[in-house]
Amino acid sequence: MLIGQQPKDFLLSVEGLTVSFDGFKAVNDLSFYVDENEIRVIIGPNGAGKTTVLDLICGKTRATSGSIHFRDRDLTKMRENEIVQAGVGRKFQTPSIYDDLTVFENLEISFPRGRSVLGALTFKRDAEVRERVHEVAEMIFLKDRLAMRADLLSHGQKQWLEIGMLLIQDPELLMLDEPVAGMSVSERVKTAELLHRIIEGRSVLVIEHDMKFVEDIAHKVTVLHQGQILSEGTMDKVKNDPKVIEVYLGH
Ligand SMILES: Nc1ncnc2c1ncn2[C@@H]1O[C@H](COP(=O)(O)OP(=O)(O)OP(=O)(O)O)[C@@H](O)[C@H]1O
Repeated sequence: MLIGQQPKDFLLSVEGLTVSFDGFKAVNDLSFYVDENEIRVIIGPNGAGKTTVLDLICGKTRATSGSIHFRDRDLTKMRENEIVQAGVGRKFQTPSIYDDLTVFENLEISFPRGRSVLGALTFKRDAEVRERVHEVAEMIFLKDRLAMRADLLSHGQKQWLEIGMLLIQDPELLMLDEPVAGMSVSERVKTAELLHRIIEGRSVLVIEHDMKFVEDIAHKVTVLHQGQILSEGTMDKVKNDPKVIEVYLGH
C-alpha cells in the first residue's frame, strides 16, 4: 500500500447533505469532516442551518439527499434510537433533567441498560454504575452535589448535569447546541475546561454564538451561511476571513 493514498479515517463524514423544506434548502449540498478527538464548532448567522445540521445528524430530520457517515455507517439510513445506540449523543438548548431526582439519580438512570455481560450479578452491575456515576460527577464539577435535588442546581450546573447524562452513555460523538447560553463567565470557563477533558475517546460538535468561548474550545470552526460553508479552518483563519466578517462577525 502506498502511504498518502488511503482515505483518512474521519469519525464523521458529511457529504453533499441537503434538506429542503417546501423547496427551501435549509442545508444545501453541505460537506464537512470531523476527526477523532476533535472539537468542531459551527457558527453562523441566525437561520444559517446550524440546528438543522444537528437535527439531520441525530435523525430528527430526514435528509433530502447526501450522506452522513459515522465511521462506516450512514446515519441518514438509521432511526433516531439506532443513532443514539451507535454512539451519537445530542444535547438540546433547554436542559432536560429530572428536577425532582438527585444528581446521582439523574446520572444513574442515564446509564445504558443491558451493557453488562448477560447474567452478570446485580450487585456487580450496581457497583459498576456507582463507580461510573462518581467518575462522571467529578468530571462535570458536581461530585459534592450528588445528593442534591436537580432543581436546586444553578443554571450552569443543570447544563453540566445534562452533559453528564450524555457522557455516562459514553458517546463517540457528542453534539451540543449553545452549551454556555445563560452561563456566568466562570461557568463558561469551566465548561471550556470540561469539553477539553471529555474529548479523550470522542469528538464534540458544538453550535455556539459566544466568540470568546469558541476561541477557547474550537480546534476547527465551520462557518455556515444559507445552508452552505462560507469558511472553514482555525478560529484565527475564519475570524480574519473578509467573507465571515461581512456576513457574521461584523454585526
Ligand atoms: N422543519 C422546518 N420546516 C421549515 N423550515 C425550517 C424547518 N427547520 C428549519 N427551517 C428553516 O431552515 C432555516 C435554518 O434554520 P436553523 O434553525 O437550522 O438555523 P440556525 O442556523 O440554527 O439559526 P439560529 O442561530 O437562529 O438557531 C431557517 O430559515 C428555518 O426557518
